[in-house]
Amino acid sequence: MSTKRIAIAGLGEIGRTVARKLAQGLPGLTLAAIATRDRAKAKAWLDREGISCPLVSLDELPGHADLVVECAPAAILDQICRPMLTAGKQVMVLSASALLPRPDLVDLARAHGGQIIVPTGALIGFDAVSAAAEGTIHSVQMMTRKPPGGLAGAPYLVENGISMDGLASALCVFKGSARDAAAAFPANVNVVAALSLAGIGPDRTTIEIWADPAVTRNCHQIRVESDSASFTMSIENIPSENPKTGRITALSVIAALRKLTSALQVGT
Ligand SMILES: NC(=O)C1=CN([C@@H]2O[C@H](COP(=O)(O)OP(=O)(O)OC[C@H]3O[C@@H](n4cnc5c(N)ncnc54)[C@H](O)[C@@H]3O)[C@@H](O)[C@H]2O)C=CC1
Ligand SMILES: O=C([O-])CC(=O)C(=O)O
Repeated sequence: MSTKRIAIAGLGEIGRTVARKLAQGLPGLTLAAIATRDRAKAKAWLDREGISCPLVSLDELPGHADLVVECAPAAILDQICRPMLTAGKQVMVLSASALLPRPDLVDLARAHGGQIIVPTGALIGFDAVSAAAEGTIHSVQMMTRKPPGGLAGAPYLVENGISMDGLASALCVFKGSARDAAAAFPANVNVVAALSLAGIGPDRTTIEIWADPAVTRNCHQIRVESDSASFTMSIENIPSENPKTGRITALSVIAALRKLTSALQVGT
């Protein structure tokens, strides 16, 4: 059986977990390359883990891989996607917030026979949302509640002088569309960007974002009304070492990678 070559762009919280799993072995998949900002640091980590893998630049990725897992800062989405998609290859995009204002990347994939895959990531239920979207969805509403440290430093908070320091009670810091939320909190609510792409798009999907000192997890609640079903889903994510990123995110990537070659696929 031929193997699919997987590369990782960004060796942070998600990238390290995915690299470790690929190195341990996923059926039909190989860890083919890693692109990272700090090669010396990456090399030291790979040596400690006993993983052997070429470290390459972003523009070398198409020569090494059939699919790149993008788990890097949102600002370099284009540098990762453009060469891969132009080469007719696949990119699994985690920085979903950065994808919303870039429909041209989807056009590029279409033009060259490439593909952008957005995994469920830190969220839940894209199977039901995309099934409902085959009918008519009336509304998708989301509420996110995070510990203040999971939101600190977001551009919207900085620009509006909203401090997370010493917050004593829950504070609603944002209410609006998924599109506006993704621009305001690009590293904090990729989840709503991805949800909007699964359902009724970034302008009709709405979100409230709360900073809540009483919670220790990244909590998301979703309410969908459609002509086939109404459903409510919620997830309480244990933050990883990166407080903005839930532990389940990397596991979602691994599950999505596993599905690429598995003989039995379960779920939409
Ligand atoms: N879709 C989803 O459900 C979720 C998406 N995310 C997003 O996924 C992305 C990755 O998240 P984490 O792994 O937690 O972030 P992280 O900050 O732990 O890791 C990002 C890594 O990218 C590296 N990097 C920086 N510049 C680079 C360059 N020019 N080339 C290659 N690598 C570079 C950094 O050194 C760092 O190691 C972020 O954009 C984050 O917002 C995070 C959680 C959930
Ligand atoms: O969407 C994100 O960027 C991360 C998030 O909310 C989570 O991990 O729960």
